[in-house]
Amino acid sequence: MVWPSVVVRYFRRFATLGGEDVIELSLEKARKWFTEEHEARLEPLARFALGELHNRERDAFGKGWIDWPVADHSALYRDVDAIAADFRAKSNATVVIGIGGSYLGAQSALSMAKPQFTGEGSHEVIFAGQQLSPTYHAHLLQYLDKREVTLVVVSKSGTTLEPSAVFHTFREYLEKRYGVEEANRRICAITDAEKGSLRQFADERKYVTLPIPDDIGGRYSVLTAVGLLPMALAGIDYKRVMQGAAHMREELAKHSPATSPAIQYALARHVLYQQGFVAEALVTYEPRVADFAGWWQQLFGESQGKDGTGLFPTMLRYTTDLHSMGQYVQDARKLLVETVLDVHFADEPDLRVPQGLDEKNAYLNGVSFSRLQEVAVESVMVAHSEAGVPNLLIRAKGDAESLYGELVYFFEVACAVGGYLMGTNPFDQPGVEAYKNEMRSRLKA
Ligand SMILES: O=P(O)(O)OC[C@H]1O[C@](O)(CO)[C@@H](O)[C@@H]1O
Repeated sequence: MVWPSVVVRYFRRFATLGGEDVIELSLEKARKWFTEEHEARLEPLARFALGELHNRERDAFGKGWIDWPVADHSALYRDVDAIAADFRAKSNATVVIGIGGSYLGAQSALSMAKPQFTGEGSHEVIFAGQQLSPTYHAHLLQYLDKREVTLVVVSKSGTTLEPSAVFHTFREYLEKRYGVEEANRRICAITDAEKGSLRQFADERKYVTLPIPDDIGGRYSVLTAVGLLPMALAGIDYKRVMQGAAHMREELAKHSPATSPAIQYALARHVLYQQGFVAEALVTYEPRVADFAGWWQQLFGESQGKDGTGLFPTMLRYTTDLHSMGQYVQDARKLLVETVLDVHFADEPDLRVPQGLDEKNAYLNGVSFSRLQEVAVESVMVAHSEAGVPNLLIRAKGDAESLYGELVYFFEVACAVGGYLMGTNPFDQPGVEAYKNEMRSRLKA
């Protein structure tokens, strides 16, 4: 395969894990818009933004995630393992209730960090409270009658409407089904260590609890108990995920802004936004990675969409969406930047199209699916970029669990630095309050 030349390359060898993980960024198909001259001119700004990230005097309330992967978490791991073992023994389905950062990270980890369709393990992890659908939740409750159930409620504030409404509904279901005392033993609350109404409620009921650190906001919290307990329940080796994040932290620390793929990605998006592009689609080709784009969307949307500025983060699942949105991307007004997140897992199996196809399909005879994917990535990038859609490419290859942690940390750094490039605080989200206040006042009226 002729791979686009790698302009910024991050490479790491997992000596201890015996594997090899690679994450590389190619800017080639965006070079028309984000030039070497931009890179050179904006180098001082990138340096400043990176400095702001590590300036602990500034926005300290949101920066707990930076050193989190290398802190000692033995006590947390012990608690996570004990709760996961207990819940797996007591039940064959755990409902995890949460929304936003209390949901998207866990969902993306469960999709990406383990293979699909294995049929292994009988323990289901089912998400709820990530919307208000009566149909979804009523059908789920009916389904739970056939399962042994435990519940995890995740809310940092403890007052978010969706998880509160759903948690108390499902709690009541558990209490009726198992009695209050047994129900209390089947519920875990992941919330603030000290404050908030969920913390108070959980302490009164003597639920097992896990803390969400004060200085880690919801969208940066997937590597805390928020993501780790669902991962453990689903049988994911979350310690490898954490090792991946720790190694990415270590690797990025070795780079200057000019060679760091995370900073170059942040800078490229910044320059493209300034040139009038208004939206960025994270393009995935691997179904296991599609939910990761949902986590990425909240990360960038809440961190950078403020003060009347910021690229609108959206997602495209190729090749599926090429058959619905490909026309728009190719031909419509040029608003969009595509960032292709091309992920390959170390244990990736391959398939071949059989021989002997009819004349019109003969060019597919014996071709491997990996080759088809590869050609799709290359061809779409060429067609779209030549039509005026800048294409950034992040290619990642490696062990699914460690790669998940690496990618989380990579994008968290890029996002926070991108916020500082724009002069915004990447750790607050004042804009989410307006509709909430409106809802509350209508419901209280
Ligand atoms: O964990 P909580 O407090 O329920 O918040 C859930 C999500 O809601 C938001 O506060 C937005 O409304 C997000 O920032 C957060 O991830």
